[in-house]
This record gives sequence, C-alpha cells and structure tokens, in this order.
Amino acid sequence: MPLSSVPARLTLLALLSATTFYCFYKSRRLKQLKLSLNPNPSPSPRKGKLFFISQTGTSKALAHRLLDLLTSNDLAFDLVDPNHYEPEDLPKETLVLIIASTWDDGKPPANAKFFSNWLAESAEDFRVGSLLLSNCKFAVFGVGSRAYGATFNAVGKDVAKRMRALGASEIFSIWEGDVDGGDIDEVFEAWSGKVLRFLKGDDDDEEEDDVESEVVDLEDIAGKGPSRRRTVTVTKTNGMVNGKKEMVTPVIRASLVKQGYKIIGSHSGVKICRWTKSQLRGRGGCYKHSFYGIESHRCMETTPSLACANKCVFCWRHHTNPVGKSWQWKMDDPLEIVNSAIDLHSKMIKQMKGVPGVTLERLTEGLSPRHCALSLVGEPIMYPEINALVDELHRRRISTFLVTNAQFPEKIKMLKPITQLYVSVDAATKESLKAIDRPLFGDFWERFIDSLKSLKEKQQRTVYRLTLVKGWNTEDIDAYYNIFSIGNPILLKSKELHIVDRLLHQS
Ligand SMILES: Cc1cc2nc3c(=O)[nH]c(=O)nc-3n(C[C@H](O)[C@H](O)[C@H](O)COP(=O)(O)O)c2cc1C
Ligand code: SF4
Repeated sequence: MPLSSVPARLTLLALLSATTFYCFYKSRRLKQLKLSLNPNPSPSPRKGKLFFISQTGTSKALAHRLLDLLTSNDLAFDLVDPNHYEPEDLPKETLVLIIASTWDDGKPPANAKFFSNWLAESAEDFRVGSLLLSNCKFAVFGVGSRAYGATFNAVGKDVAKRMRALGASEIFSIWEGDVDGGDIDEVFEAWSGKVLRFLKGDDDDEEEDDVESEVVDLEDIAGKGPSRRRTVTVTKTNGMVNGKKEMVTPVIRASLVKQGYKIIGSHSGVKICRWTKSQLRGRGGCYKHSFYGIESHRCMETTPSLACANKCVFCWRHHTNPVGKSWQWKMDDPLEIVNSAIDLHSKMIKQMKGVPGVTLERLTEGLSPRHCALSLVGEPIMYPEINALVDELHRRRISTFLVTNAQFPEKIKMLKPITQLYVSVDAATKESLKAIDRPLFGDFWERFIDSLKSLKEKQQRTVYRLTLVKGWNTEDIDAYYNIFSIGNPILLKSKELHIVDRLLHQS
C-alpha cells in the first residue's frame, strides 16, 4: 500500500500515537516505581553555616577568606551574621564553623550578644537538654589579643563550651588567633586547611609534623577520623624575622594601606596629611601654620612605631593597631626609616602635580620637607632608637614635633630635646582615662601622672594635646586644672577650644 494513500496515512498516525502513549506510560510507571522504592527521598542536605562574631571586621574578613576557600572546593556554606540569625534554628544545623572575636573584659561584640546569651541560657537550662545540638558538628576559631591576659579569646572558648554542653560534636578544639602576635594569618590559614581536609574526609595531619612551633590538641569526633586523641604541630612561620616578630602583620598592613598609609619596613609608616595637600593647593595649613608659621606643605607626618600600649576609643585605625607594653618586634635601622619616609613622602607629593591650585614652586618646596610630625599614629617613643631617628632628622635641618601618649615616663626622661614635645591628655580622671584609652598597663594612671611630671622636667617646649570627646571627658574642668598644674606645659592644644579657653582663664 503506497504511503500516499489515506488508509496508509491513518495507519501510520495510529502507530505513532500508540508508541508515544506507551513511552509516556512507561516513564510515569518508572517514576512511580522509583518513588515507591524510596518513599521519603532525603531533602537536599542543609548547607553548612559559617558564622562571624565581629565588631570591627577582623573576624568577618577572615570568614570571607574561608568562604572563598570552601566555595572554590565546591563546599556550600552560608556566611552568617549572628545578628540576623534565629538561634532557635541551631538544632537543624549539621555543620557549623564559627570565627569569634572577643571584646571588653571577655564580652562578645554587639552582633553576637543575643546569640551568645541564647547559647548560655540554653546550656544552663535543664529543660533544654544536652542533646539539643546532637546533629551538629562544629569548629571554632578565636580572634583576640593575648595582651588582654585572662580574657584572651574568652568568647570563642565560651561559645565552644556552650555548643558542647548542648550536645554538638567539636570537630577539633578551638584554635586561637592573636591579632597582636604577628602570626594570625598563618594560624588562620593552617586552621582553614585543617577544616578543609576534615570536610573532604582527608583529615590526616601527619604531614604537618615538620614544624617546631605551637602544639595543638586534637579531639577527633566520633564517626569522622580516628577517635584517639592526638597532638599535632602546626605549620606556621610565626611572622618571625631573625628570631623576632614583625610588628605589622599582613592583616594590619592591608588595613593601613587601605587607609592611605605607606608602610616603611616592618614597623613605621608615613602618610600625607590633608593640611599638606591643602597648602600645596594654596589653601589653609594646619594649626601649626597659624601658631608657629610652619608651612604645612613642607611637613611630613610619620611614625617609627605603629604600635602603642592603648586601644583608644577614638583611634582612627579601627583598633587594628598592634599593641604591646614594650618593644618586642624586629627593629629597623633609624637611617633607613628616615630615608624611606622622605622618599615615600616625596612620591606622594609628586602625585599632587596637576591638581588644581598646585604650583610648581610649592610642589618643589614640598619635595624637601622642613618639619616632621612624629605623631601619625602609634607611640613613637616605643621605638628604642627614637633618639637616633630624631638626630637624623635634625641633621637634615628638619624640625621635630613628637606626640607621646603618656604611658612611658622613663622614655620621656630619656628623650633628647626635640623641637616640640606633646603629651596626649585624653582624660583628667583615672576612670575616664581607663574608659577612653583602654590601656594595657594596670598602672596606667601612675604612668600617666609620671609622664606629666617628666614633661615638667624637660627643658624644652612642651604641649598638652587634649582630645576632648563630647560625653566622655569634657565634664571635669577642675580635674583638668589639676592635670594642667602637674605638667605645666607651655601650650595647650585641643580640638574643642572652648574648654581650653576656660582652662586658660583659670590658670
Ligand atoms: C577595647 C578592646 C577590648 C578588647 N578585649 C579583648 C579581650 O578581652 N580578649 C581578647 O582576646 N581580645 C580583646 N581585644 C582584641 C580584639 O579581639 C581584636 O582587636 C580583634 O581583632 C577584634 O576583632 P573584630 O574586628 O572581628 O571585632 C580587645 C580589643 C579592643 C579594642
Ligand atoms: S595611643 Fe594613639 S595610636 Fe594608640 S590607640 Fe590611642 S590614639 Fe591610637
């Protein structure tokens, strides 16, 4: 029968329809069969959660770094700010990583107050039970500073303790990063590598046994890896150079560079100040210009120590400053610091070429600084070679303006005469000084008073630099008057001039 005939076409159509129907029927049947074999297909597994407990962003930045690593290894995690997380959902989690910083007296940052309280209350509530988080495996990395002694990484430790009390299994004991120790990046990297190996089911740490440093206890969890307790040594360089730590860690360096600092060697910095730029453009200079005729476009702002012994509330570096009670870092040569500071300063001046208002004459003048403000940030007199550095500046006929934060009276005594010596007076009472400067020294008040006394003994121009912060230290005028009589400075400098006016009237 030819295909062109009508009956043949009808037969073909019927055949095709029957085949299509059969295929459709078979595929549905197969699906139904699969479903009946597996009546509860498991829902896609819940993504791991990566929490950051952070106030000024250090832990958050580390969490981002880990997230990138996990993602590039096809491990799905949600980055979680505990402030936007419902802790009642914790029992549903199966895998939790927590990077936690610690703040005042061991307290958690604001973004984890509720979360920490919830954990503490649940762990202490006998009705909740110790199996609440029994589906959850977790690991904690603490971000803190050893300079805070007993409360070092208190939050991370507390979170881990509460999670364990609620039945969660700790993949391995908390690792502790010290932001002032110079090696937090290396430690975090080692921890991240360990987390990754665990998640990939390749938790063999024997390969790390080659390095001498810190010993970390490992408590492997049941069901994953061997259950015996092991000790491993961690690969880390400690940021050591010739047996001494570098002051500026990669984290601090990145933060300072972002804020426009040029880092010199391992502990110094230089930055072009806004008044220098302003006067290069033919506009106003800073108060030194108004008071002493100093030309701001010929002034270089630098410091030989980015570290200090405080964590002042108003410090412009978001508290990323390295801290210490004494010099404990690798030390650069004073001549190299001065050479590099002038070199980097000149480069920044040259970048002003072509900016509206900048004349060739002022630009040329700016390239040979006549004044140096040793006040950029940190505590310049912590640098053990401060006298040699000041000598080098004076030899080049550069005048010096040094600001100290009044915690090293013995260093003030040892300091050679400089052009103008400033002491930061951040408060006039012990309580407010503690609240504002958040000093590391227990005897901070005695050091402060002794510094003022040392100032009085200096046979040179001395200045109190008052940083008056409304609501913190602007109340007690009588106390300021007492402080004023101890150091008897030649000048006062403040950001809130009406207070200074009143002081000067009383004196
Ligand atoms: C005022 C203040 C108090 C601090 N208190 C502690 C502390 O008690 N224990 C600790 O280990 N670290 C302490 N630190 C160090 C912080 O944990 C450290 O600066 C950390 O990098 C902050 O991390 P974040 O930026 O993620 O908040 C304190 C820091 C500041 C500025
Ligand atoms: S003393 Fe200076 S550098 Fe140190 S925290 Fe205070 S403001 Fe910052």
